[in-house]
Amino acid sequence: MANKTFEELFAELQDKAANGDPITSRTAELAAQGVHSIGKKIVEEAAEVWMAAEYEGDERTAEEISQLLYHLQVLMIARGVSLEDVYAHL
Ligand SMILES: N=c1c2ncn([C@@H]3O[C@H](COP(=O)(O)OP(=O)(O)OP(=O)(O)O)[C@@H](O)[C@H]3O)c2ncn1[C@@H]1O[C@H](COP(=O)(O)O)[C@@H](O)[C@H]1O
Repeated sequence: MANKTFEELFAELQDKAANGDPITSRTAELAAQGVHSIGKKIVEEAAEVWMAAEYEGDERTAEEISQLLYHLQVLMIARGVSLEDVYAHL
């Protein structure tokens, strides 16, 4: 059972990036740091997805994928890329 959909998370993160407190919101903190820092987190999370998929179980793989998707959404918001912009290429 999903806690929230991809679209619901994106809407929540847009609000956090715009209005959240960097002290209490990881999203607001990352948004304040900018694309360079978020990009490095994406590379780190992508590597963790790969390692989990190759050497760990399904649960760990799914968890790492969720973290990668989260950071991709934060990067999209930092760059002003919408869900529709991405869906247009799927
Ligand atoms: N889904 C996520 C989510 N996934 C991953 N993360 C962040 O990504 C980190 C995982 O990366 P790492 O494994 O590298 O953990 P870490 O070592 O603690 O991270 P670093 O200090 O190295 O950056 C977590 O500790 C979180 O900080 C997330 N942070 C927030 N959310 C959701 O985003 C929404 C807004 O959250 P806030 O902005 O924090 O209010 C809420 O619904 C949250 O559940």
